[in-house]
Amino acid sequence: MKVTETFLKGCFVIEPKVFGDKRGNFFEVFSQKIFEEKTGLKIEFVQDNQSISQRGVLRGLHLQKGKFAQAKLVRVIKGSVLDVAVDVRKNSPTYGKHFSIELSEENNKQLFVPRGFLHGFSTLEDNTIFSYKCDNYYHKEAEDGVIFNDKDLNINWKLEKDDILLSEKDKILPTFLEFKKLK
Ligand SMILES: Cc1cn([C@H]2C[C@H](O)[C@@H](COP(=O)(O)OP(=O)(O)O[C@H]3O[C@@H](C)C(=O)[C@@H](O)[C@H]3O)O2)c(=O)[nH]c1=O
Repeated sequence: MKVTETFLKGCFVIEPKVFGDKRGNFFEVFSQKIFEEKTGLKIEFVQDNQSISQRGVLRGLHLQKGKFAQAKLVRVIKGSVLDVAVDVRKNSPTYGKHFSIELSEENNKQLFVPRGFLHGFSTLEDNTIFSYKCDNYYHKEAEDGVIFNDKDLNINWKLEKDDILLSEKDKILPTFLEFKKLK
């Protein structure tokens, strides 16, 4: 398992070692021991989530506030996404900066998104299965976010504008400026 820290401190790309043979392949999706050794973090995941999305679906940018904050370990089981993590940790030298990476059933890459980050993804293929572990439980009242096309964040979601499909909730998320003011 290869673990590489991104330019955003505490945000890691994880590439499992895949063992292929004539039957197919095998890999460890998650090992607490290796994760802790290679990241230096102590994380206890308590909830596993899965979603299916059609091409063009964009989920995000989301976080849970305060004591309900969640770190997430995200991956794609089928299809592909462009996954995006935005650093909104107070006093972080990379505040407002984002990291994006393609996660797919082919590359098996995972992204570890720490607490204090906005997270979202755009779906690049139909019937994409997205799966993630969280280190804190879902808490509806703590949900917050930023609109995906915020001009200050300036994220390239690798989708045509007309292809993007959002939830009603995600259509009315605040701008990054508004989000910052509310803090
Ligand atoms: C996230 C979540 C949703 N739900 C419910 C609420 C709602 O009725 C339905 C769909 O929820 P949403 O529209 O919020 O799902 P979605 O837009 O996929 O939300 C997710 O987006 C990605 C980008 C993330 O980072 C996640 O943390 C989460 O916020 O599922 C749960 O029961 N538990 C959960 O943990």
